[in-house]
Amino acid sequence: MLYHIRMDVNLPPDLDPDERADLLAREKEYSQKLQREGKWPHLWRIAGEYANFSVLDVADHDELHALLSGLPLFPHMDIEVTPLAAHPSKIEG
Ligand SMILES: O=C(O)CC1=CCC(=O)O1
Repeated sequence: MLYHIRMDVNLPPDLDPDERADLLAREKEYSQKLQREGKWPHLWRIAGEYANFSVLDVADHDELHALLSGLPLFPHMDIEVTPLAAHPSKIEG
């Protein structure tokens, strides 16, 4: 199943710089593992915002929830999920 996700990152301004760097490094490692596994086929920066649009390809809502709640930045993000269904006008390819 495909899901369109918007993630807005809200890191505390007073976060310790080492803690911030560690969080971001772990987030990158986590998301790149899922990208390599084909579960995170799109990851786009929203221009001008500390936010991204992503498309995740997972089995069901439960896997989606597990994946999202495992994000190192999860406690610092607002996440909006839109489930995607097939469009009848879409051509193959
Ligand atoms: O910077 C972001 O948009 C948050 C994020 C999600 C996956 C990743 O590597 O960073």
